[in-house]
Amino acid sequence: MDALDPERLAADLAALGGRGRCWVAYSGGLDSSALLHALTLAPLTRPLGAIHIDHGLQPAARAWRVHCREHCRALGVRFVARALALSPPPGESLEAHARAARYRAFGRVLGRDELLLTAHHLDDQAETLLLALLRGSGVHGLAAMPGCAPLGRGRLVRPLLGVSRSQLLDYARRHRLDWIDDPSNEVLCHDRNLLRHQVLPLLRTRWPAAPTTIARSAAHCAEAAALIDRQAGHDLAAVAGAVPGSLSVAALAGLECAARRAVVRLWLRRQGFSVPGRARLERIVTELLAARADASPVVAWRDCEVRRYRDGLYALTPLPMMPDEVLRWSPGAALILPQGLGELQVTGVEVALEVRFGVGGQCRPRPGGSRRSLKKVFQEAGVAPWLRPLVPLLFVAGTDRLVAIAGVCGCHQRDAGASGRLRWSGHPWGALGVFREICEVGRATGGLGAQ
Ligand SMILES: Nc1ncnc2c1ncn2[C@@H]1O[C@H](COP(=O)(O)OP(=O)(O)OP(=O)(O)O)[C@@H](O)[C@H]1O
Repeated sequence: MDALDPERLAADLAALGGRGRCWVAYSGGLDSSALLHALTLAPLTRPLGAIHIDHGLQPAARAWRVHCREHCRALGVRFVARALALSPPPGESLEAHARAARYRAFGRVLGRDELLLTAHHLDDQAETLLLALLRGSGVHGLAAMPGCAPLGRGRLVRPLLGVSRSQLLDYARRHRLDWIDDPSNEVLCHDRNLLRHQVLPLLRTRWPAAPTTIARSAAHCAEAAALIDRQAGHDLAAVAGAVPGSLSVAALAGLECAARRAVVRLWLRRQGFSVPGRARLERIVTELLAARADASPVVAWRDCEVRRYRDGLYALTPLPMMPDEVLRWSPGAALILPQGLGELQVTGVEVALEVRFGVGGQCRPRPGGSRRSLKKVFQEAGVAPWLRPLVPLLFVAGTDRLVAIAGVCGCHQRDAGASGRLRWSGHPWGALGVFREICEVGRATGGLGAQ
């Protein structure tokens, strides 16, 4: 039987259940050309399609897209192409950026119950484990690529992880396939290419089954990683903090170190953040946990900041800069805040308003109650010091009359000049449940003295 057997492919896919379209990630290279061809011969229970991503990085990119479209037409397969406009942020490699953008584009194409099939094979799996090993990864990294994982509304499936590159080449030659050779696959300054062209061939001269045995190690690591995650899932439930999505510092400190690290890794992954390297992870489970209650420690990396407030540990997308402008606001229209801080809407207020950030002052949160410093009000509302400079403070325009702290409370005072309701929506911390969506705008309390 062929290593790349259409009947077996169909059976493997049928075992996944469902009837949504099965999309091949079709670059036009040898591997995905062989996969697509084999699938056209397979008795599939799902309709077949092909997606090509045009990264626009090589002069020939347009010609590749045309090649893929023509081949799909000849095979009678539905074809979709997506062009990417890539601009990697400073510090991120073009390859990593292109890969992330590619998977985002795949994710957007996938409908509910649909599958995306990539042509990753046995040698790719061995290379992935070796790359992880050279980065010093633990079992999660050494598990390399899973055969099936969620992607967008569907799933990412790698049906060729048991098939070697030479078997794919045999298949392609036997069926006289026509594929594209991407010259960037030959460039030895890319780590993966160096492993592919020099390291693995050398290993195979001594250990001919090296790719197979290395890929087997990846499967052992995947099993170990799943067991660790299962235990970490139980621990995670036990150390959940009072605020949704946070962890309790005291409960986490009660776990032994390896369990703490496993919990933090799982906690970050479940929230869609990347897992930091060992040094940062160590700082989270030691420094952050040991910090004084009034300190504002932070451990930050590419897409995430882990911060502490009181007994809670929070994972957040990096906090925006504090807006330094005063925003004039005529009630009636919504006010779009800068830095992705969401939107304010006010009802019942007639006078012109102003929004400021990060200023001090005093507020009377309850009519007839005493005045308190903003710091005190924030403390009572449980707003962490690192969030406070980003909370919109509402003033009557051109005055120092503070009438509301968005998401927290109204400020009541005689001659407030404004009273109504303030809605703050669309800010990035909705899931934390720290801020109320609606709060009052200060109203006159009578006889208590202006602020
Ligand atoms: N431009 C593309 N359009 C559609 N599918 C692609 C494209 N590039 C790669 N793929 C899919 O991804 C598989 C792996 O490709 P490749 O080995 O070049 O990826 P990589 O850059 O190493 O990253 P990763 O392995 O994480 O996808 C291919 O077999 C193919 O199925």
